[in-house]
Amino acid sequence: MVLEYESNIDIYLRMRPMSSNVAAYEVDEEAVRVQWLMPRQAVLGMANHQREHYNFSFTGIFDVDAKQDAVFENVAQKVILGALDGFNGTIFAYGQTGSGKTYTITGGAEHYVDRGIIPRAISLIFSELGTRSEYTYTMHFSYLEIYNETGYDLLNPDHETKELEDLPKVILLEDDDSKIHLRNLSTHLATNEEEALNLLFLGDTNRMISATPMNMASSRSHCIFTAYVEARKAGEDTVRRSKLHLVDLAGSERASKTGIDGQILKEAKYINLSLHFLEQVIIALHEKIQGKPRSHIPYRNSMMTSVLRDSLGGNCRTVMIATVSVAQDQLEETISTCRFAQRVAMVSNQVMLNEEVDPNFVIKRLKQEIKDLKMELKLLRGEDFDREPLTSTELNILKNQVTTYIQDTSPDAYLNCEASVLHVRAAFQILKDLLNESGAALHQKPAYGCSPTNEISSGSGSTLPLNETIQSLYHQLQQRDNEINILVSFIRKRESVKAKVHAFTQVQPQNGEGPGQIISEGKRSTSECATERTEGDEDSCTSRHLNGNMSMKVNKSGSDLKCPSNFPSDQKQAFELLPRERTAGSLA
Ligand SMILES: Nc1ncnc2c1ncn2[C@@H]1O[C@H](COP(=O)(O)OP(=O)(O)OP(=O)(O)O)[C@@H](O)[C@H]1O
Repeated sequence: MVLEYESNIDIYLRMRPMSSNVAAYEVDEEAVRVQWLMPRQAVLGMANHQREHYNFSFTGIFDVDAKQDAVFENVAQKVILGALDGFNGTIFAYGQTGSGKTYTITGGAEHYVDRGIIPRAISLIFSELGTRSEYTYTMHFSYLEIYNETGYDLLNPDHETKELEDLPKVILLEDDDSKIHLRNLSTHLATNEEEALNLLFLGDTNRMISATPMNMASSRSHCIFTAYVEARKAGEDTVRRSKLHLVDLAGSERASKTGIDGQILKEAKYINLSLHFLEQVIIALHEKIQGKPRSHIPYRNSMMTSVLRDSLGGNCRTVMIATVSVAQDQLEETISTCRFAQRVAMVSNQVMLNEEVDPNFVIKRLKQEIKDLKMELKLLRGEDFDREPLTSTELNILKNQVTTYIQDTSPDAYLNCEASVLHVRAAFQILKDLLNESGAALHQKPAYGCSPTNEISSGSGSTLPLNETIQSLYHQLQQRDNEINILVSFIRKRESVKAKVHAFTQVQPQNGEGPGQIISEGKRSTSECATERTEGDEDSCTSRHLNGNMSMKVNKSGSDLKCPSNFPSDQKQAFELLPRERTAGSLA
């Protein structure tokens, strides 16, 4: 695995379908380029000398008919898997109000197939964790909303009962290493997909929404859903900690266009201001890459750029989805979004594996080692032998320790008890009692005399290796199967033979001979004998050995029957019916 690499921010374009008033545009799939046609007369009442064609390149383009699963697989999957490997990841949607940011990041509410990147990411994370058994993963989630430059915890349980102003504000703190910490933003452990989805739904319910003239269900806040991944390999002191930010930014359109005032105008100003600061950060990073002397990147100007500091020019694999409308009257905003994306694409990040030695694990391990060594020393000095038997309290503690040990399925499970001979003996006794209680009695020989050494008792009392015994049982099973087949088909055939016998009795003996004879040949046992009907020969039936050529034939012309001399008595009886029935002149 590459531990560190440079990566520009990938930019994807997603177009929201419109039923009418669609702008003229062309997508060049090979060059991954879009061309927008802006007719000159589009700028109302003004003579203009604007260009008519606007071309923009992207990492990938999703035209109006692109489905959610395609967007997820192409844009999000690699970032999410990277986060599980220990690399930070950010996916953010940027675009004007109503262009499909929330649809892309969270998804549509009506159909399951419409679910967006966050619920799909949760599914992928937990299904992937099931396949990564060498690591122990711990997943926490948080959901931050930035509204009017103030942060709110969307997973705060007081959201339902309190006004927004009364909720604790999320506060930014910066440490000496310029790392950002968020006070009052809760993180929640989720051990499975359902728990994580419940957190998402809770956050979405709490999300601040307010209607604007432009979009009745518009959200004018930035929302950041974050997954905190912690991965630890059994027996190692290192830990990988990475973050995955899934970001739904507020609408990027200019306030003047939306025709809003009052509170909503205030919101729009804040939104525009924070998106303006986002642009400033991008421009500063761009200039830095071009070698222009610029020491300061203005992250601190807004809460959103502070929180996403690592995602923009830092240690993170970042992907931007520029969402645009294809409506003719939105073309200006669409082109503005595409322009912004081009600048973002120039930003280069330094992606690193976030692995570090965890001092807590080292301390824990060293403490345990000291404890074990002390116990060993005690045992070697013989200090253990002259002590009193374990008290009932000690036994209870030990029982709890053994139970905890049994229930801990992690590869690090450790029986944390005192290492004395008395404790070890008592621990084994407790283990035995627990097994007996649960009905898994070790001392009983299970079916087929299976012993813990992988040997199976044969009927004669001697033991066979497991493989041989399985082979032998399999062979026996096959033999029984064959015998059953023979018997079933014999029963069927008997009915058929009766019919044939009946036909035979209808044929007059020729040259004064008696009825048909039974001719014997070959030697086979019942179990080897199989019966089959000869296709397409209505008047004949053949009973033959699996390996031999014994046959019995009844036909109108020859009217003879053949069977082996040792043909088992019950089968032979069927053929013996023949003279008797003939004599009697009737068939049963
Ligand atoms: N690709 C798409 N396919 C089908 N419907 C879409 C698509 N994109 C968006 N929509 C629909 O368009 C409407 C607006 O989308 P959405 O709410 O995601 O916009 P937005 O950019 O998040 O807006 P805001 O900035 O107000 O949050 C929704 O009804 C959504 O279902």
